[in-house]
Amino acid sequence: MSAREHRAGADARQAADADVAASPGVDGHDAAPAAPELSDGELRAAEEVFGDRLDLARRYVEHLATSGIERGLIGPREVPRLWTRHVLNCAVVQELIPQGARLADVGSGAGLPGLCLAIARPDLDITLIEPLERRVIWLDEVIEDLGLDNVGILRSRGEQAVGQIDVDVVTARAVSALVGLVDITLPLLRGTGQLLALKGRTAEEEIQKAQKKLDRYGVREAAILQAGQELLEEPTTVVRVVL
Ligand SMILES: C[S@@+](CC[C@H](N)C(=O)[O-])C[C@H]1O[C@@H](n2cnc3c(N)ncnc32)[C@H](O)[C@@H]1O
Repeated sequence: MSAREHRAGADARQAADADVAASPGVDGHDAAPAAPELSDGELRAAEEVFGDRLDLARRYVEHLATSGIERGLIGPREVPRLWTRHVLNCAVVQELIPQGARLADVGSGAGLPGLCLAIARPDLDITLIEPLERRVIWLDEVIEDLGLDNVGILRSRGEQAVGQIDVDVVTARAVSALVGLVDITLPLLRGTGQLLALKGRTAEEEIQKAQKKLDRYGVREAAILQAGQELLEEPTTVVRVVL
């Protein structure tokens, strides 16, 4: 089934948004800050990664900095570092993904990394897997506004999405430590493909803690890679797990 077929419908937008009232910045007192300007270094990296789709990336960052904050998908303090720490940090992972791959981004939240990859790589067929309704509604609105036709949404936990999608690559950022993440993500690959887990300094330790489980899944490779080395002051650390 293609990503498009998983698009959350207009119904989702009208659905009750139970937890939004508890979100930071939605009580009417915190005005959403304006979208941050790109520094020279960020602009160079963004031009390289997004090419002629840079305007889409800018529009996505505007959504993050406005409705994304108003509706509690991202904290207001993240605004000055939306490009470097979030959007570029995620988008550079595109260099590790084969042409034309079918990809699921598990625990997409505000579309990190899934929407960044959908903007950077129109050749990919992407499904954002996210269980929380208010996040799904926001993601759907952003996809609609940007006119992206290579990405859809599946409202589900990763574990419950097995059998509903057929993918070559699974991505995840800030969803769970690797030892838990493998159970949420590897079954989606149905025996072949790769998990790209965006991680920080704990990558090595997380692999060690997950090693027995990785062996049980018959993992062929678990390696730490750096993405965006040529573009970012701080490249993105990725744990690649190959089945
Ligand atoms: C801390 S947020 C990270 C969001 C985004 N990936 C990022 O880097 O900003 C974790 C997200 O994972 C989702 N999540 C948690 N457990 C999940 C599961 N088992 N399957 C899919 N998504 C899950 C949550 O709803 C939330 O949106």
